[in-house]
Order: sequence, then structure tokens, then C-alpha cells
Amino acid sequence: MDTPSPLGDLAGLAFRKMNGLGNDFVIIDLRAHRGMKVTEEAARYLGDRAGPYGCDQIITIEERAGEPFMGIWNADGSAVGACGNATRCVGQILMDESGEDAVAFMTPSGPISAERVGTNRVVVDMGEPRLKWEEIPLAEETQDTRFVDIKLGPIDKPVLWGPSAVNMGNPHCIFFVEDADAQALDRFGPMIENHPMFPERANVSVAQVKSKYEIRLRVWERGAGITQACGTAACAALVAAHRRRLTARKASVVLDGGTLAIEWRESDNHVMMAGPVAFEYDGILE
Ligand SMILES: N[C@H](CCC[C@H](N)C(=O)O)C(=O)O
Repeated sequence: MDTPSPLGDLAGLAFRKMNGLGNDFVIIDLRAHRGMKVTEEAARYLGDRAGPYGCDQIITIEERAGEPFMGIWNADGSAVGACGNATRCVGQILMDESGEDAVAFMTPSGPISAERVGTNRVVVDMGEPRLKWEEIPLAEETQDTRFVDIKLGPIDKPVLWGPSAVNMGNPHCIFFVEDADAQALDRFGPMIENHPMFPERANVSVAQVKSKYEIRLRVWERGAGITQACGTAACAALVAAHRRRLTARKASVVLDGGTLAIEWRESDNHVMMAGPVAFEYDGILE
């Protein structure tokens, strides 16, 4: 008897592979397939780079209450609240469909609006940062989330400590360092991702402030590991850097895969993120 496909009822559906600065996604449009679900098993299978697909996140476009809704799963199968680079890709898909240059849709962490700002370039309003310890969330009451006291054993203590914490619809822990490229992020990234201080785990970044208008950033993503880019981490790093008076409210964030333009708008406290989107290919899930 054939073993059932890990894709379950997703088998046979069309998908689109896209990326934002190399942070890549399998995007499945479920609007005509109501009731179909991405299981943890299906997400892990689609995220597995040793398998036929491979991506950092699995994204769905669904319809909820008559509005487009974007679902997000990490390659480890965990469902999460926000994904900046994928939000630009979904925005582009919806704007190409409507022929409009702006679109709004819902995500697990709240409403998002996107606008075309050039060929294959989209700006997204990522909403307001959440900065209280219980919004990150942190396991202990922390008066000032600009400096989080992460308790590590002496042997495990990485070179860095006293990180900032910001939630952009997902939890981020940002270490400010002299040289972002000199950090053993692959070693301490998973330690911090899974540290008891973060009851919902965390995305872990090392940020090097090059000037008031530029941050070099590398990211160990919760549930995905080191990625080429992470849009929500870029937003979180800019917010954290400005809170520490290290940068202006608007800066370029230079990731391994390229640069995002981030602005933490003073007028409405929203964080804007502008960057490219890239189409890779269309396929059928088998
Ligand atoms: N790559 C995504 C972040 C995915 C977040 C996910 N790793 C999480 O667990 O929050 C981005 O561009 O924002």
C-alpha cells in the first residue's frame, strides 16, 4: 500500500516559488480550496532542502471574512505571526491580480498594507512594534526591553550580551556588536532561539551599526536557521537601534542577500519596509 503523501490534501495544488533578497518561500493559493490546511508535516516537507522543494517559509493566500489572508509556517513546521519578505511577495501577487498599485490584507499578527514602488519593488506597512516585555514575550518582567538580561552559563556565554527585544508580529532578539560578520551566529543563534527567556522562542540577530543611516545585519531565524534576509528582523533591528539612539528613524539594513529600506515613522509609530521581490518559478505540488 502506498505511504500517504506528507502533503495530504495539498497534493496536486499549484504553488509559486518566490523570494525577497534570497529569503525564499513556497506560496500556495488556497482561496479556491477552502478548508484545505497546511499541516506541520506538510510544512516540514516543503521546507526541507533535502527534499523536492526546500524554502525558509511556507506561505498561503487564503480568504477569511471576504478578505485575503496570508498564512505563514517556518521550515520546521511552526506556524508564525509575521514574515516581512513574504509580505512583499504576497502583496505583489495580489496587486498583479487586481492591476492596482496598493493592496491590504490580513496576517496572523494583524493587517498589512503593501504598495508597488517600482518594478519588482514593494513597500509594506508592517504596523507598530510591540516593545513591552509581555508583548515580546519574555519569561521575566523586564522594565527596559532595550537591554534584556539573558542568563547563560559561563562556558556558553557568547561574546555578546545585553540584547534588545522587539516584537514585529514575531519575537526578535537583537545583539549589537562591533563586527556582525565575526560572530558565531550558527553556534549561539539556536541557544538564544530556544532560551527559556523566550517562551515563544525568538529570531536572533547580530547588528553592526555602520552609521546613523546604515545597519549590517545577520539573522538566525526561529524555525529556519540562518537565512539570506529577514524583513521583520530588519524592522526590529532599526527600532532597537533607534531606541538606543544609535541610528536615525530611517536606515538601510544590509543583509547577506541585499538591502532593505526601513523607516520607523514618527507620525503614526508604524514601521515601513521597502525592498525587492523575485519570482522563481511556478509548479505543482506532488
Ligand atoms: N523571514 C521572515 C521572518 C520569518 C519569521 C519566522 N522565522 C519566525 O519564526 O518569526 C521575514 O522576512 O520577516
